[in-house]
Amino acid sequence: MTLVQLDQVHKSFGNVQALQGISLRLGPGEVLGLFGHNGAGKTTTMKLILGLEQPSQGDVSVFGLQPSQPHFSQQRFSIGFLPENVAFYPQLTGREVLRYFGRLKRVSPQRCSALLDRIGLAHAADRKVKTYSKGMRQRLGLAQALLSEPKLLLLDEPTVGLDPIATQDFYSMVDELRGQGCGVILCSHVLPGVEQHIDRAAILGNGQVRALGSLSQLRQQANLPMSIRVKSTLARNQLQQELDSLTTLAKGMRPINGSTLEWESDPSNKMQLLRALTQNPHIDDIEFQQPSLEKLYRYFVEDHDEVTPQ
Ligand SMILES: Nc1ncnc2c1ncn2[C@@H]1O[C@H](COP(=O)(O)OP(=O)(O)OP(=O)(O)O)[C@@H](O)[C@H]1O
Repeated sequence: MTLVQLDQVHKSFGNVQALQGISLRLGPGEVLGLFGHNGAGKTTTMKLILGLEQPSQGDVSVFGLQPSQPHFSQQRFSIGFLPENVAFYPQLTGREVLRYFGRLKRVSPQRCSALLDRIGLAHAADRKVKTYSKGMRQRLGLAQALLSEPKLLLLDEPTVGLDPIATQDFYSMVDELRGQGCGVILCSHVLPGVEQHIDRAAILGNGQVRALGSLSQLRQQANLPMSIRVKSTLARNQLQQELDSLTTLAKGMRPINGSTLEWESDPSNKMQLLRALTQNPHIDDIEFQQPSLEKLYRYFVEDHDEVTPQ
């Protein structure tokens, strides 16, 4: 079953070609990370999925229907959306805000209270929203998105304004929803920490999909080197000499601090390097790092093609 399908979608606003032939698919219980520079087309993609905009060309299908058509209104109850800059009536309390949206989504006041508890706002539920911190407003936004137990959840920059613990809690909630079969599209500029919570990443650049796949598929496609860090009690010069023989396997040796050196190597050399390094009695620790999502993003969007920031 497919929740969302975009086939060769183009979207223009006057002379601006916001999307130029993008194709994407999302299934139940899947989290798709949608990444791209400012103006890449992420919000436009979300708006097309929500039916707030119509494609200039191509097909958008959500739950098998066109979301911009009037007969889609019933399906809207199964979609949760957290917009980028979430804003609420400042004079209302958190509970009042949620009950207001709850009535629109035909959700009981009991579910609103349960959600306030779940997102950690029960203690502030009867305070006016104008007294909330940015993170608290963001949590309320998330509660609003979860009101109708969505089958499809669209999150635009959901962790902006959240502290590290709130960010972790947020991602645990996304993991939980995924486990319950909810499909999630997550747009973010904050890449660290996202990797382990997404199944696939779509990297947009100038309205086109530059890369799409699981992180291991993107790593294979980019073929970027992995990094190897070696820690030793030896002085840096001595350690460099000891490891000189490995230069056929790893390149660009550079010191990280007094006791640690780092190189880059083709991922296929990993086991050979590991065997050689573990035989050296002066080495205390070895760390291999696959190219991070940020490095992949840079490769596909910045290094690999010219992108005009907007
Ligand atoms: N209603 C509109 N009218 C005219 N141009 C628009 C409109 N909406 C979006 N655009 C343009 O379409 C392009 C894509 O915008 P979009 O908001 O989708 O980007 P984004 O990837 O979400 O960016 P950001 O990360 O900055 O939020 C931009 O050039 C933007 O200026």
